[in-house]
Amino acid sequence: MMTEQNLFKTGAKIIERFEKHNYEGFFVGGAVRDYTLGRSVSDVDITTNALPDEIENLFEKTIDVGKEHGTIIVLMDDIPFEVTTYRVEGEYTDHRRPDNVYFTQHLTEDLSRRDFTINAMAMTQAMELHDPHNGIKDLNNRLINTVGLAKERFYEDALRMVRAVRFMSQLDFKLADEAREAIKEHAAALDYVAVERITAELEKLYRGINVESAKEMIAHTGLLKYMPFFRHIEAGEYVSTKAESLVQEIAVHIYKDSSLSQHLSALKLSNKQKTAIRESLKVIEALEDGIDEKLIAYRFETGILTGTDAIIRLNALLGAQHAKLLEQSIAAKPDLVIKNRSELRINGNSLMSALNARGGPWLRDCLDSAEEAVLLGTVNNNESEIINWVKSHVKNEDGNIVFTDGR
Ligand SMILES: Nc1ccn([C@@H]2O[C@H](COP(=O)(O)OP(=O)(O)OP(=O)(O)O)[C@@H](O)[C@H]2O)c(=O)n1
Repeated sequence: MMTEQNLFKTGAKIIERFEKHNYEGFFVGGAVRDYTLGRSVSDVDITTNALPDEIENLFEKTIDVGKEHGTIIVLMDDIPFEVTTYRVEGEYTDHRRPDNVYFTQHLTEDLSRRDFTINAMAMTQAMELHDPHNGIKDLNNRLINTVGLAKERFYEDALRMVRAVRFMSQLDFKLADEAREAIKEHAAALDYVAVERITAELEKLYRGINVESAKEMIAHTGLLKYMPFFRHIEAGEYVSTKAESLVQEIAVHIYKDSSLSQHLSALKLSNKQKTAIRESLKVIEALEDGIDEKLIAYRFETGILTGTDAIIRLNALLGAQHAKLLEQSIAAKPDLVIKNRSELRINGNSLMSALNARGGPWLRDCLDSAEEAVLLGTVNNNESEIINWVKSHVKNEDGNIVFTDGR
């Protein structure tokens, strides 16, 4: 595994190469913040005065991920580093390069257009800090403070208002008063931000260590009214729930008010996330219906079961017997007789030939019943025993199967 020290050491090779060719380069952004805080670092970003084409020429392995925004991935010892040419937002600039991106010659200018002081520190390859906006002071005070005027930083990119609350949750920091007031005033600007960017920040927010404080700030500043999906939830209701992931948060609210599901598409979630929400709600339904623990264990993945368990416990949903059933379902998972349909010792063809019957809707019902019987231990997972079991529960009338006894 790549240690952090190695990550910075490898990144330093990129900076050394820049310096050898009379450019400069610095570590920047979240990596410097997290390193200084003693948090684990998984990505190291570098900023430079070299232009994208020059970066491409200097390194053997590069990937153009957004040259028009000044960003190139440089692979050093097979580790990817995001290398970005110093840039500034807006019209104030020295150099205007492709499209609407403005590049500057100066590190300080680049840093002064970053969102928060704690994200606006740079570090040399020798790990010396360059901190023109006193990010260290705010790190020590555990404060999220914008670089310069909050309203200007939020005007440049309204997503930063969501990033502010994301960092509150992720780092367990307080939000500076000025930033809070600016969010109250400019929350509506969130309407112009791409939903995917908001969702990505919310995901990080819900994985943080102080989700509660971030949610309170979202409700307090009125950001809630401009958030996809969540804008349909009343502030008091929004802060009353607890969740350890975005998916859990959404599932709780839909459980409490099913009409909210019509707004789900507004969040542009991945299919995986949408499935997880649907499945969690199905688990709750199965618990309410008192379905057998083995069947619940079989039908849902462990991650869905444990996620639902968290939702139920954190929000005191359902009764004690339901929580117990879920606990038993999770415990039952490793000992199930079969893990999926393919482990069942019969299939459609073997059933048709054993019963001398044509295919039809009965077949699926028959397989479902047999699968359940095997799972519940009513019948062993053995071809002839299953066939005998099926035969004893159906009548074959000229190739038309009739169930005499369902599940
Ligand atoms: N709207 C934004 C997004 C990013 N940044 C700057 O770009 C850096 C990298 O952004 P990103 O990778 O999105 O977040 P990180 O701060 O690196 O946080 P994390 O790695 O925890 O996601 C930030 O630190 C900040 O300096 C910014 O000024 N404004």
